[in-house]
Amino acid sequence: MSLLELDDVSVTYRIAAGEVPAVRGVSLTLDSGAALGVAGESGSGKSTLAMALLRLLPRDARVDGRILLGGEDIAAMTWGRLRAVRWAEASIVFQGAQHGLNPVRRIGDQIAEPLLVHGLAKPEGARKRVTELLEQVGLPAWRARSYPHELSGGQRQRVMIAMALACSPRLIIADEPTTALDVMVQAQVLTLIKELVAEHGISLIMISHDLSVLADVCDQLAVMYAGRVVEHGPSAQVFHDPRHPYAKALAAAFPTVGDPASRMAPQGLGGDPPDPMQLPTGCAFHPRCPVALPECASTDVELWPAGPGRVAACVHVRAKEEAS
Ligand SMILES: Nc1ncnc2c1ncn2[C@@H]1O[C@H](COP(=O)(O)OP(=O)(O)OP(=O)(O)O)[C@@H](O)[C@H]1O
Repeated sequence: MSLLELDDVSVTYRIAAGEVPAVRGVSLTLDSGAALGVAGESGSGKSTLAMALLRLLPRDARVDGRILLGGEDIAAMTWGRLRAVRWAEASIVFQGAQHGLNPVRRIGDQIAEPLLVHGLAKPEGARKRVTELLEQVGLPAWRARSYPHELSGGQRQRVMIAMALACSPRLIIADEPTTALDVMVQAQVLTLIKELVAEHGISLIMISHDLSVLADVCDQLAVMYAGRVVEHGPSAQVFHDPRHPYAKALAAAFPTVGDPASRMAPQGLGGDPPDPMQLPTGCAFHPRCPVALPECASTDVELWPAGPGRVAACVHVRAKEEAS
């Protein structure tokens, strides 16, 4: 059984001006111990999808479709069950989350908090676990007594990872965990995440706009555009031989891990991602697509097989598949 199953998941925000279809019909699965990368430009719906996984969305968001964690329907969980699931079974590390550390509490107390709140340890046991966790994320035990302002950005992000690991979850969702860090520290934190996931058999969903970072850490990659998954498959293939024109542009924009150019827009693409409230007709990517055909303005192609274990939503992929 898959650890996580998303079946036709859509998320719509209701705002004064109307409805914002932020995520549209996403179906994905994640096996135990596997790492899935979700890539896409700003506004493609990555964070919305991540928050939907643990029901962390604001009240004005409507979720359609089904999200199963360990076979359990997230939507059907009581608040009590949901609280137990967060941290203990699945935890999330947000972009720039290190800024969310409480400035007036010692690091050790903050790492211990989820353990105490979930009743997983008594104070003495929690202190031992904090030492263990700090070592796992490459920080000396004495750092437990430090305050957040006494640490660097990279060290604070390590603390956030220690907090995410505290209750030994089966799944960690990391939303742009290294974006706020400089290139060297980014590489160190990525190596840490990779090692921890492999050592502890934790499943990972990592979100980034940088395909090279995801390809380095994850086995599978899903590329999102305007709320939809437009390509999905094994990382190496999606990164080195993308099939969807948008995935191609994204891969070309991030040729190597940690490249400073990783703040660039996808290469060769003009324009910006569409406003979800004014999505183009047909394929949402067609106005920016270098190989669009006239039918792309009216037809939104489903995901088609694009090689072993791979799918892509593009007329060209469909044409190739139909011809084979
Ligand atoms: N609370 C909200 N209310 C209304 N619209 C929202 C809300 N949060 C996000 N959106 C919209 O949903 C769409 C997807 O946003 P989301 O933050 O999920 O994208 P993203 O790919 O994670 O982007 P980024 O990389 O910039 O975080 C965007 O158009 C955004 O404006």
